[in-house]
Amino acid sequence: MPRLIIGAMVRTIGAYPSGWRYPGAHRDPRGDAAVLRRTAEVAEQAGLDYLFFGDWLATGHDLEYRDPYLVARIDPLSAITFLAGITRRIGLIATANTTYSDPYALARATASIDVLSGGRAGLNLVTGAEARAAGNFGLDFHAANDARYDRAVEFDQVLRRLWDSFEDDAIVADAEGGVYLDPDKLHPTDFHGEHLSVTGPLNAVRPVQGHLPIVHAGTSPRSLLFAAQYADLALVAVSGREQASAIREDLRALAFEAGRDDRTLKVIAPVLPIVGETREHAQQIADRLSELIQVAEDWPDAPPAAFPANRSLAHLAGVVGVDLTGLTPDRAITADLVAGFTPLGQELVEIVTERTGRLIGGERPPTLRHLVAAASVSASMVVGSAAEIAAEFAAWADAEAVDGFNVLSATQPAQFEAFATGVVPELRRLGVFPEVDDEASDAAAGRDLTLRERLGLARPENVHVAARAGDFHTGVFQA
Ligand SMILES: Cc1cc2nc3c(=O)[nH]c(=O)nc-3n(C[C@H](O)[C@H](O)[C@H](O)COP(=O)(O)O)c2cc1C
Repeated sequence: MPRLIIGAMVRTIGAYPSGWRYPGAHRDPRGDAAVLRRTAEVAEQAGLDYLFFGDWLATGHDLEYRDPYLVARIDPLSAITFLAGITRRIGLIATANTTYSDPYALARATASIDVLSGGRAGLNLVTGAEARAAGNFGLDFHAANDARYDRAVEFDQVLRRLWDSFEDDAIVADAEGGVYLDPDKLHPTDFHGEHLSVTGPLNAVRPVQGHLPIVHAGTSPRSLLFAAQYADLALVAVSGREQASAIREDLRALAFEAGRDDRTLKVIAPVLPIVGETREHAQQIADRLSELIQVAEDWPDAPPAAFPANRSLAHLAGVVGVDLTGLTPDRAITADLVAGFTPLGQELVEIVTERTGRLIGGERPPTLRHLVAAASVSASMVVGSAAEIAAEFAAWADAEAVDGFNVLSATQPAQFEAFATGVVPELRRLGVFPEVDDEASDAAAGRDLTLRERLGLARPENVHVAARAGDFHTGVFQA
């Protein structure tokens, strides 16, 4: 069975919308340093491949209910810089937004972090879905999908070109001879495209990994094409195994069409496991998380204006096709009520039963709040014991549905630690994840592996070296 790539998608206050309310959970971002430190320690001990940090370039009261982690969080480059100094082996991936970032500044920061971390940095390039970001970067509007991706394509090219400014041996540092730099091995960037123009060269040495591994996350057709053409890891949103298989096949076909070895594109799915000592225990945790979800009808008058529309009984009524007027969120669901539900509504009831163990007509029947929670939390969840969750991951690996998972934790630190110390050993037992010492270090070279090496990706050759070898033409780059 192929080896899974397993990374943690770090959300310091938890990835489930009500995770921060869970007893004992970390909830104040002013204390993030301690949680990041602890997460990194546990992740490194477990041998995870990387820690992944998403990003969001604006904030507002509405996010409190939609996704509280977006309200205020550590900047991802700062997070991985901090972690580079206190970890040794684990990969560190930060998200950057190509619509608003400056490529020179980003190439410089990321090349620096790659050097500081010994080749463990990675970069998730996204084009952004938050329109308010425009105002924060001096722009009048958030560009449309096509324009964002046109800029993203240039961004990827210019980043690589900047990282190739110095050939690997450009700094001679010959103290005796008094020669510091071989000027023939320092190259201008000279990128002049429609969206970006950079002269270069970059004032940072070439990253240890040559180019940082590039992740791309998105959902639109342009996003899939971008991932297929330029990314090493495609982070996709999937609702289940079959959809993942289909997307992976599509992405690999697109990569092949783009002239790539399609095996170099790894498809990664986000997943939110709820880990318990037994399945019943995991269901109790999922149940409590659902009960901590606020819905619009919890406010006696009206919810805050920023409250998301889909977190309400009114919205649920549309999904299940039954008038819920006058019912309270904690009203138990009865067989009579469900009889009138749409197939989608009935499916929601089944999802709630699977996640929480609550049965209609049982001692603790599901409530309308459980249904709102299931309908409004889009993350793909697996609820069970460590062995059950590992078996589910292995089934995905066996079906070649994904190359790996970005694991979200509902609460920090408890659910992350339950995954790292419980599920990861089970994945090893099933043979889908390597032993720490087998993959984390290169004994022959006497050093730890770079993130690229861990992910099974080759180190890209410098474009200027390739040109000298006659592989292809270089010179002034016109996008
Ligand atoms: C699993 C996943 C995680 C993502 N994480 C982020 C993120 O942290 N920050 C961000 O700006 N965009 C993120 N995105 C991408 C945005 O959703 C994307 O930029 C936006 O949807 C616009 O691109 P699209 O229309 O091509 O999907 C993520 C996408 C997926 C599928």
